Amino acid sequence: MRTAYSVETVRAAEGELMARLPEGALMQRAAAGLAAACARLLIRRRGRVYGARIVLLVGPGDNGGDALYAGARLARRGAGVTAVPMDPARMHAGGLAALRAAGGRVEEAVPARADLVLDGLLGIGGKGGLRPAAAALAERLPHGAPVVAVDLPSGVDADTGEVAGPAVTAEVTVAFGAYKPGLLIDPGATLAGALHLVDIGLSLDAPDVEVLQHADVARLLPVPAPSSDKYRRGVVGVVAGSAQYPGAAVLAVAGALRGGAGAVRYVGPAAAADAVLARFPETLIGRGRVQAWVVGPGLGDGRAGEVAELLAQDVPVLVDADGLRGLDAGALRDRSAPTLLTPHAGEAAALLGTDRRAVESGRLAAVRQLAELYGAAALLKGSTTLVAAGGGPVRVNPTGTGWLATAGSGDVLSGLAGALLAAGLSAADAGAVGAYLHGLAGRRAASGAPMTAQEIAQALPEAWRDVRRG
Ligand SMILES: NC(=O)C1=CN([C@@H]2O[C@H](COP(=O)(O)OP(=O)(O)OC[C@H]3O[C@@H](n4cnc5c(N)ncnc54)[C@H](O)[C@@H]3O)[C@@H](O)[C@H]2O)[C@@H](O)CC1
Ligand SMILES: Nc1ncnc2c1ncn2[C@@H]1O[C@H](COP(=O)(O)OP(=O)(O)O)[C@@H](O)[C@H]1O
Ligand SMILES: [K+]
Repeated sequence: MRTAYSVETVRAAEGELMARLPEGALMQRAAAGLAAACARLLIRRRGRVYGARIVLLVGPGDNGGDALYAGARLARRGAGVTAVPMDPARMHAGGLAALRAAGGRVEEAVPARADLVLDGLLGIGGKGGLRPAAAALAERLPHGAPVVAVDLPSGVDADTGEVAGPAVTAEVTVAFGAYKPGLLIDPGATLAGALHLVDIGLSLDAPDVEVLQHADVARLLPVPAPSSDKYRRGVVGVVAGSAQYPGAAVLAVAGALRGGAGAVRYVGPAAAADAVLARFPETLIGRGRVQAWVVGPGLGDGRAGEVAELLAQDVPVLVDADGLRGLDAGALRDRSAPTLLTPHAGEAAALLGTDRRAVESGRLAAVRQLAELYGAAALLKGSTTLVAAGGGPVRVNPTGTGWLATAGSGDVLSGLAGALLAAGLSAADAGAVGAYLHGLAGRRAASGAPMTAQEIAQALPEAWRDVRRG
């Protein structure tokens, strides 16, 4: 499990630790870890640190200070280090003195050639996108030189991953004390590249954000026991599709069958049921007992009554797509069985009474609000799918790929996550594990070329195997 902490939490932990340590000790720990990571990268690329040309982009705050002290350490190992300040009048004084003492230089223009660039423009004190002076430096990086971001790629919002203007794209980000949410959530996550954590001795409690990895997902997968029967494995009921959208029923059932349920029961119009049976003869048709319902994909208009009826039952329910229209927040909050809502940004905006742009620009806040307002687990689909529940850490899915943005892909996810609910996972776990497997299957199915939603479902068994192999 990878975890991340908000700027407020990190600053509080830093404050506590700094009060007990000599001045500057934390920055020295950070700079030592940063210099070691840079040295490893240089050795991998060119065999040694000695003789490497290193450019430091230096902002006005402590982020620039880290870069300067790390630059000094690398200069002492024989690298040629040039610092380029965002504002020559505002540079960390101690860091600058250390760099100069180690033989480093300061120049106003970014050198044309380098073996490595350290982005020390802005860290957790950065607000908004890069302002013009910083953007001008970031836009003139030496061609082909790898960029190591100091704590955070400059221009990325540490708490949300939002990028409000120009920003640095890093090959590696060396984070101090803790990952920040913006390193794990797109677009920030993509700009951050590979992540490396330097322990500076912070003590931190519950994270704000967490990311599951193979081992975490493997522990949650509902693998049948020797004594299992199909009812114990879980029966998932799918209420999806309509005369107009029969395909949604087929895709949701496909996801559910691959989701580890013992059986899938389909409830819907005859035309859709025929389409489901033609593809999946193992499907049970018509109402009956289930361990979880999936309701919504391709339902069409005017079905809110049916959705409310399912929500009145004391079984777990996943609500997606058309099922999300006109939900009664009070009724949802009163439910005692788990509920999982799986909107995309547009549906989330309608549920929150805001517009899509507001959701897109503040995805972390939006998913938390959804969970709170509806008293449910909320899975917000998109380039990094987020899952929130009960005020706990927000789960960020790391397996997504843009290839998943294909019609019907969400229908497969709802069937899959519904089957996990039926197998007994909590709503938050079903959402997070579902999104994880869905992303892996999408990568498997696409492997660099377009694929269809049906192929995502077909690749789910391979995704399970990948996860179980570790
Ligand atoms: N606080 C600590 O104990 C430690 C902090 N460390 C480093 O300190 C960093 C935070 O340092 P600071 O709080 O000084 O903040 P930063 O160095 O991130 O930046 C703050 C400065 O940048 C300017 N600025 C903000 N947004 C800008 C924008 N969009 N364009 C241009 N300029 C902008 C502000 O005016 C301010 O002067 C961390 O990210 C980390 O690198 C590490 O040394 C470890 C210890
Ligand atoms: N850029 C992207 N990167 C990764 N995953 C994406 C991206 N865009 C969409 N997705 C995923 O694709 C699926 C689309 O679902 P949805 O929006 O419900 O579409 P549909 O209704 O056509 O099935 C979701 O799982 C979503 O998270
Ligand atoms: K930075």
